[in-house]
Amino acid sequence: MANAYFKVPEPVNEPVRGYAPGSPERASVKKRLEEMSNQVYEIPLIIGGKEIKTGKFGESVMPHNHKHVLARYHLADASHVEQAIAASQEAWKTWSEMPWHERAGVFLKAAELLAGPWRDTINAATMLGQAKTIQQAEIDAACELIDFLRFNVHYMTRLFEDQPYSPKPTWNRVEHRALEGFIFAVTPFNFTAIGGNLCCAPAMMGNVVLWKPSDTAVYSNYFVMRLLEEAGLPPGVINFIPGPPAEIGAATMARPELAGVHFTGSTGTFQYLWKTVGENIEKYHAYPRVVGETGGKDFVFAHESAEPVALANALVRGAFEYSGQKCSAASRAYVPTNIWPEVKKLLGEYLAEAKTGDVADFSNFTSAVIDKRSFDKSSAYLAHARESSEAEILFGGEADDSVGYFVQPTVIETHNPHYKSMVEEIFGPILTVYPYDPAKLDETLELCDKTSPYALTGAVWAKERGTIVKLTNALKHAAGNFYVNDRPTGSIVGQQPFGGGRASGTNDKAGSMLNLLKWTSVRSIKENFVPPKEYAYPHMLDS
Ligand SMILES: NC(=O)c1ccc[n+]([C@@H]2O[C@H](COP(=O)([O-])OP(=O)(O)OC[C@H]3O[C@@H](n4cnc5c(N)ncnc54)[C@H](O)[C@@H]3O)[C@@H](O)[C@H]2O)c1
Ligand SMILES: N[C@@H](CCC=O)C(=O)O
Repeated sequence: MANAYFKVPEPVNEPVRGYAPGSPERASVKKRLEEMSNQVYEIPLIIGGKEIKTGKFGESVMPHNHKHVLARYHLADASHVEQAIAASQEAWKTWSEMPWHERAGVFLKAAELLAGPWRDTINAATMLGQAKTIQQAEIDAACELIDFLRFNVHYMTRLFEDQPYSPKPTWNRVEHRALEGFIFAVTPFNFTAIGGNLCCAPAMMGNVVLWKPSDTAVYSNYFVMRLLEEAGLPPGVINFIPGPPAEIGAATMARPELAGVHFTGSTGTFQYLWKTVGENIEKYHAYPRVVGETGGKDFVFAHESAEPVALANALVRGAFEYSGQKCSAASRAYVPTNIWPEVKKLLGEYLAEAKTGDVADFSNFTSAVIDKRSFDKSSAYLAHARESSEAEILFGGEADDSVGYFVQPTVIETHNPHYKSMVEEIFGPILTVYPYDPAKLDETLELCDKTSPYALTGAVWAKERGTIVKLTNALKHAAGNFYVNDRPTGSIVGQQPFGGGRASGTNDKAGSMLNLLKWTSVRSIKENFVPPKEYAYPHMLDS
């Protein structure tokens, strides 16, 4: 084994490519989109590095053209969970003992492969399978996943560097051990990067993982799995088991080797997973770590001094990029009546230009929502607003699933701050605005704080510093990611560690040391160079 105190490369954020007309990156990704659109992949389970074909299939389709099948994926059942646990425990023996810098090398290599030869494939898969525009795929599947890999390797070394004080004649040390057992990574549809990170963060720390991807992201997540293999990930460290969520979840969480759950998705699912762990608590070899980042009802709160043009821009980007399917998306806004007419006019102008359609047409601003369930959910909110005397649809309001699951970016105005779409998470392209009297600032701030059980992201808009301080303090616990004069979306690894409180999750901040701490069990070691030879203490001596 090498004897050296290794340093990892200083991480920097992966630059976001522009894909402007005529650029080489645009031509290259368009070619890959075409190739992948013309192929139907067969996706196996990957357990212990082996492809497993079960003969029971799910389908990955294009949300923006739902008759177009991209892949047929084999479905795991409870017996494959057993196989995956056995494979992971075999891999644990060598992986958890492998020098940290060798493990780091796998993830640093994966980052470079993704930045280079794999970029088009994983971007194209995310565009086709999750209906992301090139901009949204690039910031997620390429840049954010690369950043998670590079920055987490760096944070891991900073954790290791933190060592205790050693008075003479002792030497105190702490070492970071992998958790005994396996981590269950349960991942959402909306960010390819989150799928990769929920597996890679624990694996980097020496753990082994069972990865249950979302049904609607199996396609891109499979290519991430292949990328990790290409980067040299040993068999069994991460096991890829798409399948019926309830069956896979129940079989996995019943096992004594469950060492942790790393989850991102809805609040309801997380609460179910947590309850199940609680019910099984006496079965486990150790207390499982439970980390979950969940839903939100993210707000934009404008003061009367807010600048209308920048605010309207932030509302369009913050609410409607990726059709509002970011957990961070602005879905309720509090806008004072002195600037609301101007902001409303601008919203109307921007939304009249912003097009919704196929991801292969790069002039589109956004595309379809992920599936029929999501389409129906957004449609129900639109129908409610159409019929309610408390709501008025200002822009958008149409939905059509004849080709793809298209829901137009929609702005609803309400004068009831507790109107349904001001309170509930929709996870679609619907923004509800509550215009308020600027003389009622304090009570409107309280409304904003108390209206929903969530606390994920929020943005305040104001000019004068004293006002910014007031808004920031009033909404202290209303968001784990808080923005001043910016939109509430678009956090960047290494810049704004991400996560929320209250019903939005355990706030363990993805892409930070705080998250990595969950995936390690620290051993304190005290060594005494000169142990005492006299058992008696001074107070016991004769005077
Ligand atoms: N806070 C964050 O960082 C963050 C990030 C992204 C998404 N989200 C949230 O995720 C949600 C959207 O994602 P989604 O629709 O994929 O969420 P979801 O809860 O429907 O699914 C998430 C994952 O849980 C799995 N799952 C569902 N039921 C299960 C069960 N009984 N047992 C085991 N696994 C089960 C799904 O198959 C999927 O893999 C939104 O609520 C959004 O706010 C939060
Ligand atoms: N980190 C992303 C949101 C991830 C959840 O969907 C953002 O800040 O927009």
